[in-house]
Amino acid sequence: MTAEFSGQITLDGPSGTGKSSVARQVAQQLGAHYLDTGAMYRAATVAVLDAGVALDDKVAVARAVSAATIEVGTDARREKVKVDGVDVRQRIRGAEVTRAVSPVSAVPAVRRLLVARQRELVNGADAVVVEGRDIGTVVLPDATLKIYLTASPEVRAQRRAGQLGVTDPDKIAALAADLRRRDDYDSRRADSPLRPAEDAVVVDSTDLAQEETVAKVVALALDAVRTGQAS
Ligand SMILES: Nc1ncnc2c1ncn2[C@@H]1O[C@H](COP(=O)(O)OP(=O)(O)OP(=O)(O)O)[C@@H](O)[C@H]1O
Ligand SMILES: Nc1ccn([C@@H]2O[C@H](COP(=O)(O)O)[C@@H](O)[C@H]2O)c(=O)n1
Repeated sequence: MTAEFSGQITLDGPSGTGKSSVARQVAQQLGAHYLDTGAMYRAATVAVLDAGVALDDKVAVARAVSAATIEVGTDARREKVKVDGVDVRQRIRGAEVTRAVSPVSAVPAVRRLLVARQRELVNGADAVVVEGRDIGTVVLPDATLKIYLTASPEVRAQRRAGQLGVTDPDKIAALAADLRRRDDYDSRRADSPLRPAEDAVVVDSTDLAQEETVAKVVALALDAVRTGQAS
């Protein structure tokens, strides 16, 4: 563990580029807190699905999210995601939630609620790594270091397949289509679309092993602190 880092690191990028895996490891190496904001939008989606409201009814969607108690931890070594006291760590990664999460997260009132929670969760921390889609652009615009993580669509689909143990080419093609669909939705929404912050460092992990990606981000973070650079 390195204790030299203090500040905020944001990690944004399209689906399946390795944000969660990389952000968690970077946080562990730097002794920092870690916040997975995608898990918060997924937990909000659980609340919406359980309330049984139509995904295109923005008022009802926002009401369902606001009525739920969503708890997400910031310990990089222990994942905590609860909705109304129930552990939903597994459920939020399932197909039902993954299909519904982009429409839910495009609702401005939902974003207002969760962005406020995200800032509350990280603003007291000495060192924190936060990953998502709009962290560098909206949630923490004054972060110490902003990373925008990319990888080719083919590599991302292969990695997701590896994560899920999928080998059937048709199923891999379906995973690729799902990544594309989510990226399109997240990039085209009016409120806080997925895009790199102007001052983000773009890291393309297509040809990097995960440990190399982590090492690159850690080096950039230590460099940002040494040079006193506020991005
Ligand atoms: N060079 C690399 N950099 C990052 N992740 C990699 C790399 N090589 C392989 N992976 C793997 O890619 C998979 C996808 O990573 P992860 O789930 O962290 O992505 P993500 O961007 O958080 O996805 P999503 O936005 O859909 O939640 C993981 O199994 C991870 O271990
Ligand atoms: N800052 C964020 C983070 C996530 N989203 C939405 O949640 C979906 C799930 O995110 P994962 O990182 O867990 O895959 C994502 O597709 C976005 O719709 C967001 O809007 N803003």
